[in-house]
Formats: sequence, C-alpha cells, structure tokens
Amino acid sequence: MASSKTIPFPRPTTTPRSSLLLSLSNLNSSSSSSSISFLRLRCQSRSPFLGQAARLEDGASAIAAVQRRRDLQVAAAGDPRPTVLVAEKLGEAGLALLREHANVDCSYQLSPEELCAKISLCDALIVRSGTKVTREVFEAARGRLRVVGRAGVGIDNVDLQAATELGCLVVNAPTANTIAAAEHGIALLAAMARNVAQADASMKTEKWQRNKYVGVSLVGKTLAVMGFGKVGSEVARRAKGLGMRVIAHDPYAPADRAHALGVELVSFDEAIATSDFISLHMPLTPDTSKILNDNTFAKMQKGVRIINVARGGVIDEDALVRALDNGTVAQAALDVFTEEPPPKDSKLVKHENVTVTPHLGASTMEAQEGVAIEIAEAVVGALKGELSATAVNAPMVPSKVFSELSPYVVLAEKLGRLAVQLVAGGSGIRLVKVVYTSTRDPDDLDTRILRATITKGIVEPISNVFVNIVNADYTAKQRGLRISEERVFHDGSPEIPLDSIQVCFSNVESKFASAISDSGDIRVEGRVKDGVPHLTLVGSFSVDVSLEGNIILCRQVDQPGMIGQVGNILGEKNVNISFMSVGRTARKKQAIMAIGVDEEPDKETLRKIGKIPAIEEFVFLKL
Ligand SMILES: NC(=O)C1=CN([C@@H]2O[C@H](COP(=O)(O)OP(=O)(O)OC[C@H]3O[C@@H](n4cnc5c(N)ncnc54)[C@H](O)[C@@H]3O)[C@@H](O)[C@H]2O)C=CC1
Ligand SMILES: O=C(O)C(=O)COP(=O)(O)O
Repeated sequence: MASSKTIPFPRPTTTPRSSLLLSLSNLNSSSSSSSISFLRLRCQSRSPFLGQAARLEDGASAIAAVQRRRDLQVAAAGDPRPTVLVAEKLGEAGLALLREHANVDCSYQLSPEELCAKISLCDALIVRSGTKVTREVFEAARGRLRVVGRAGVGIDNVDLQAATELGCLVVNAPTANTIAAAEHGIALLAAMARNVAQADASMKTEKWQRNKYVGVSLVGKTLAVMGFGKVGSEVARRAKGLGMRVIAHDPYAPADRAHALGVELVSFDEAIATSDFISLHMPLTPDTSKILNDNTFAKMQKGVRIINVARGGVIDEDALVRALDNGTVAQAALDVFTEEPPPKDSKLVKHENVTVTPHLGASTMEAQEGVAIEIAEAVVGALKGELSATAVNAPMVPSKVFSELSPYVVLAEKLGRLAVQLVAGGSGIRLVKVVYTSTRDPDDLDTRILRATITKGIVEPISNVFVNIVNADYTAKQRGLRISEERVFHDGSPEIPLDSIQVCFSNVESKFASAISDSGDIRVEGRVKDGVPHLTLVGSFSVDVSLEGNIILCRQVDQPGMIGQVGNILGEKNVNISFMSVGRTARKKQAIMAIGVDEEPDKETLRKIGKIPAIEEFVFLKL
C-alpha cells in the first residue's frame, strides 16, 4: 500500500459538528431539559389527586387559555423554538414540560382538513387515540414534521409506513397507562358479571328489578387473557386476586413470566375453548384484526363472556352481535370500537347484554398525568436529537452506544458523501460494502446508526430525498442500494469502538480513477483522530486529511514544488487551505495530494489546478 506524508496547515479550531441524528437533530438550542424540572413537574402534578380536581381543572383551563394566547403570540413573533401541535387533551404537567422547550399550540378536535392545513407549521404533533395521523397528514407536513408523539400505547391511528417513508419519528408512551387499562378491564369484568350498568340504568327509570339482574360469580372461573403484555399481565395478576383461574395466550410472551404469576400459556384454540371469560389485550395488527369472528365464536363455550379494552378492530363486531343473539356469548363489556365513536344506531352498543364505556381505559387522572409527562419527555428529547427509548419506527440505539459512536457517525456520513461524488455520471450505485475495523466483538458493535448515516451521505447529494435514521433503510431499499457490512478484527484498545470505516462501491466507474482500489471498487476509508473525522485512504493511496470544509484530490507525478504551485493558485483566490496530505506509491512515482479547503474554489481556480502539467487528474469534493 502507498505511504503518506502529512503537511498540517494552520487551521481554525472548529469543534466537529454533531450532525448526528440527522434531521432530528437540527433543533432548538434553548432547550434545557433536566431531571430537576421533571421532578418539579411531577410534584406539582400531584395536587389534582388530593380531592381538588374540579377546582384545579377550572383554574387549569383559564391558565391554559392565557398560555395558549401567549404561545401563539410568541410563535407570531418569529420565535426560533420548535412548534408542537397538541391535537388532543394532554395533562398539564406534560404541557408545562413542552412549554419549557417549544411553542405549544393546543388545538383540539381539528377536522382532517384543519390538521393538514396546520401541520406544515409544526415540528411535532401529539395525539391520543382520537386523531388519525394519515399519510395525507405526513405529506401535508412537507418535511417539517419531525416527530409524532402518541400519548398512549396503541399506534394503530398513526400511519407508520408513511411516517417512516417520510422520515418522521413516531414515539409513544407505553407504560404510564398500563395500570389504568388493567383496572378498567377488571372494572368491566366485575360490572358485567354483576350487571352493574344495566341495574343502575334500570333504577334510574325508578324500577327495582332484583330478579332480572342476578349475576355470575368470578371465583373459580377461568379467565383467558389474550395478549400477555403489560396490560394483560396486570389483568391476570388482579384476576388471580379475585380467585379466578387464569390462562393466557400470547405467541410472543415468555412462559417463565407467565409461570411467575401462576398463569399457564396455552394455544389460541385452547384459550378460547376452555374459558368462561375472555379478556383481549393484544395490539391491533393485520394478524389480530377480527381475531374473534364467526369461526372463533363457534369454538367457544356457550355462555362465554368477553371483555375488550384493547382495540375494537380485534373483534368482528357483526359476528359478536350474532354470537350474543344466539347465546354463544352471554355478555360482552367493551371499551373500544372499530369506529370511535360508534355509529348512533350501533346494535352492539344498544345490545342489552353489552356493557360499554367510551374508550376510558387510560382515562384516570394519574394515568393521564403520567402519559403526558412520558410523551412530552419523548417528544422534547426527539426534537433535541436524542435517542428515544419509545421510538416506534426507528432502531433503538442505547444512548451510551449513541454517544460513543457519535464522532464515527459524522465520519460515516462524510465517507458516504465523498464516495458518491467519486462515481462517474451514469454508473448507478447498487452495491455498497462497508468495512468496520474494530477491536470489538461484532455483537458489541451496533452499527445501525452508522449504516443509516452512510446511506444519508450517499443518497442526499444525488437526490432531494431527506434521509434520517427513521427512513434510511427504507430509502436504501427504494433506491435499490444493497448495503453489506463486514467487520475486520483490529488488535487495539477495546475502549475505542472503531479503528476505521471503509465505504466501497462495486461495479461502478469513477470520475477519479485513483479512487479505484486493487479489487476494482471505489474505496474511501476514514478514521476519527482526536474526535475529528479524517480521510485516510482513497483507492489504494494512503492520505490523511481532516474531513472538514471541502477536499480537492489530485493525482500527480511525485515531484518537488507541487504543494507550492497548488497552494499559490488557491491563495490567489483567497481559498484557505486547512490541511494537505500527500500519499504516494514510491518516490518520484504517482502520488495523491488531498487538500482540505474551507471555501469552494470557483471553476477558473479549479481549471488552473487541472492545468498544472504534473497533475494527471483531480476532483473537487464537497463535504
Ligand atoms: N382502552 C384503553 O384505553 C387502552 C388500550 N390499550 C390497548 O391495550 C393493548 C395492550 O397494551 P399493552 O399491554 O400496553 O401492550 P403490550 O405491547 O405490552 O402487550 C401486547 C401483547 O400482545 C401480544 N400479542 C401480539 N400479537 C398477539 C396475538 N396475535 N395473539 C395474542 N397476543 C398477541 C404481544 O406479544 C404483547 O405481549 C393495546 O392494544 C393497547 O392499544 C392500552 C392502554 C389503554
Ligand atoms: O393507550 C392506548 O392504547 C389507549 O387506547 C388509550 O387511548 P387514549 O389515549 O385514552 O385515547
């Protein structure tokens, strides 16, 4: 391999910009989220639970009105802070947290058209289950919307595919309403078994019907929990406390977690065929859509009782009405519906053996405060470019890994950007090979974020597609880019995650022939030195130039005076050279000169460089 000599030029001391989380990171600088403010908010938020809810709610709405006017005024005054549209009611503690970092526009009950009209002015959107965040919404955002926060668990109202394609991060608040939903499930179970709602309605019409509302006992009965996740397992725990026998069906739940609660995991058919009560706790997905239907109702014990606090769509509602009418299902208690609110003449809602609530599972004071804080933190974090632990459509890279890899992320993007500019027009890139040299075991090196940034570096200079960690893999696939990754073991300090990154394009021609390696690929390699990304290899030539500003690569016959000649031409045009490095095959043979320049030289200057007799080829590369 060629040797290299490096001639450092005085250069301004710039800190490498962390262009990390790609678009998610170009965020407002005024944000100063801290655990202290989080704790303060939590304390304030306790007061509504001390029996003063109504009074505080009145006060809160007055404060909210004033705050909203202020938010809008600030936005109108051209405040650079991001704008968060809160489209459904959110707990005050969450709103307060958001307001520390962003302009908050609380606009509830927007029509789909109003939402589309507003969204292009917003950096983030927060919704609950009542707002459909469709492809139209993402498209109407015209690239400005960076994060959608779902203040709750189910994200079936958000078009995740569209969000991913358009590079919008979706985060949810998966834990704060678990207990509320489980308690509501138990409330519906008990209320249904003892006809509480029906008896109450009857008494309110001045009747006293003790015989009509004889119920069934829970103790000793079998409850099938369908979906043994967070809510399902809490329902199971509570049902055990009521003396029920609990079985569960969940194809993805670990059996030991179920055993620890004294719950047996069984097949779907066994669960529905052997239980007295069936409680649904799975997400709505193509697999679970209408999972209870005519066929499955037919397999159940006659007189079974169904509870649904998951999603209406997991039940074929017409089939449920038929099963109720023919007595297969004795009763149902439903919090959720395929269409919300359900149609006014819904047979299901009006059925005398059905108990209904208007999607109240998460609606406790405590859960709503918790959810509001959980989602506000996730949204603020995402707007600041932090990794979100609750990202739904992006790889979850632990923050430790993220901060350790951050200089390499900058390097990865720049290598992708450099490599793509070396490709000759007309030769489409299909195969990208990335080689990581590292002391780490492959399992200890999470390269997803590096792969995403390399994709960004490759795709953005040649298209108007905007790439971030959310849509990088999708974008690569769409463009027919096959990115393969290889690890090469490097015997160095395990403290340093990576020694070098190489980006190679196979089966392409280069506009700078020297960028082609011995194996026929366009190849560039870089390293991080003192936190700064450096280009260390082009084709088979070693160089050493810091990846800041722009780069001119020249191939020349190695001879004295070359650096001076190029330096003079650039100097005449006030183009500042930050770094220069020469890599050569042998003395007086071919050499590659890599020149880092702060400014972009004009065409005439570049032409003059090209005319220096010893220069055989050259290329200007923007970083
Ligand atoms: N009514 C309400 O207000 C609320 C409703 N929910 C809903 O409750 C459901 C559960 O929420 P979490 O427990 O927090 O979610 P989770 O993700 O913790 O649990 C869902 C479980 O369903 C399982 N699952 C997936 N496919 C399945 C299938 N085909 N059959 C059986 N199990 C399957 C998963 O393995 C997982 O263990 C979600 O649909 C959520 O939207 C949650 C909170 C409030
Ligand atoms: O968290 C969930 O999945 C819920 O269904 C709660 O919905 P909500 O936020 O109350 O509209």
